[in-house]
Amino acid sequence: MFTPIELANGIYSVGCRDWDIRDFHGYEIREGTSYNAFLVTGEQNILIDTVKSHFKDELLANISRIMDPKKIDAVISNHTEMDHSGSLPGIMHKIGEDKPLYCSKMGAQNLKNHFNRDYNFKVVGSGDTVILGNRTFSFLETRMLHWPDSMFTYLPDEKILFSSDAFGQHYAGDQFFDDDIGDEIMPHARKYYANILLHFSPRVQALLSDVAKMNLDIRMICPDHGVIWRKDPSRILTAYDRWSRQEPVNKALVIFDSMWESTTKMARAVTSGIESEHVGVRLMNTRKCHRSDIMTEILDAGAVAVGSPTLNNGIFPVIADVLTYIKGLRPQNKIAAAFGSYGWSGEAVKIINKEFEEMKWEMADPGVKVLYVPDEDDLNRCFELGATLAKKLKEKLNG
Ligand SMILES: Cc1cc2nc3c(=O)[nH]c(=O)nc-3n(C[C@H](O)[C@H](O)[C@H](O)COP(=O)(O)O)c2cc1C
Repeated sequence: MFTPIELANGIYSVGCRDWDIRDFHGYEIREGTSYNAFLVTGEQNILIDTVKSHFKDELLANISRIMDPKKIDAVISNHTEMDHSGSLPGIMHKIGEDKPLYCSKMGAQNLKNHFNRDYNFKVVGSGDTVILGNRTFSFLETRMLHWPDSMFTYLPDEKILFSSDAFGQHYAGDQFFDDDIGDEIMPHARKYYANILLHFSPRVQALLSDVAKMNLDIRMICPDHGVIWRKDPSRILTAYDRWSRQEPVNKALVIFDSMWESTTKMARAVTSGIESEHVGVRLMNTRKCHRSDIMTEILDAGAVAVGSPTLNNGIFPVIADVLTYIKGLRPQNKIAAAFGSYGWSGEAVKIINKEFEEMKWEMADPGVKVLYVPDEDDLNRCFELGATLAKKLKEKLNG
């Protein structure tokens, strides 16, 4: 339970922390997460977003510490995903199902599709402003950031942006604000961007430019997960600008798996080759590193080598898992190379190269295949593969 926290005069964070969650639709979380919901009190009392369904009673308990939940006059739903809407039916039941429910046009459709109920939807779109009691609420649709229904709610008088899933982090520590936690929050925000928003990077760029054009004065950003950005909201805006540009840095990843260690030996040789060119490198064994951590490192890596043994005329299943996940998030501007050991048919390198092509990654080399256990010459070829990858990255970075 959050003790409700007053963020500004009469505006409270009333959501919940989920300490136990470790897997968030395939994204590994190490420290839980929070489902943030916000109560704006005044002449009218407005709830912005809710929480996962099984935290409904905690949300109600938090609201009850401030006021009787039945006194909520309207709800704003910035996002339909169940971690923010799961408690909505329970909340609407409690406060009265005829109370206004503000959401985007797609939000109304998606809420119907989730809960099969026709609430008193008040559809709002970008630029709309609604005055509820003594407070003004403005809306900005953020379609596909990261669902079709997503929108932001902005309080112009208080200069607070309620940003739904954007600018969030899966973090449920003992801190509530960016200035309490300091730099430690940035890796969480980076992992969140890489795993939830990366494939919408062009839209993030467009959104940031819209926000700049609107000249919004943002004093505080309240995302639906993690800490509130109150000291320096521009910090997360700047980071989103950088991440969404997908500009590569002088860094490579070697991602691999192996049954009998031949591909492991190759991976180590590729890594040494990359290092020999003074490019920073991380060796990531897919059996030890979670796909969401690999994805986080891919965010800014300029070069990626992928290695897999051939198994049953295909690639190793864990490598297929990681490549499927990476492909869905559409990282761009990568130079790539494949390698792997095989016994007879040896399809793995060809299959990985096809994945690179589909992701529009530039191939540094056709790749290296080794029959069974690599000998010294084979390992030298792997070393050269790594060196070639690193050289091509440096050429690209140096223009
Ligand atoms: C269950 C199994 C299935 C395999 N299927 C193939 C195959 O279809 N084609 C092939 O070329 N090699 C196949 N191999 C051979 C491996 O690719 C070969 O042993 C390789 O050296 C393993 O590399 P690793 O040591 O990195 O695991 C198979 C090996 C195993 C254990």
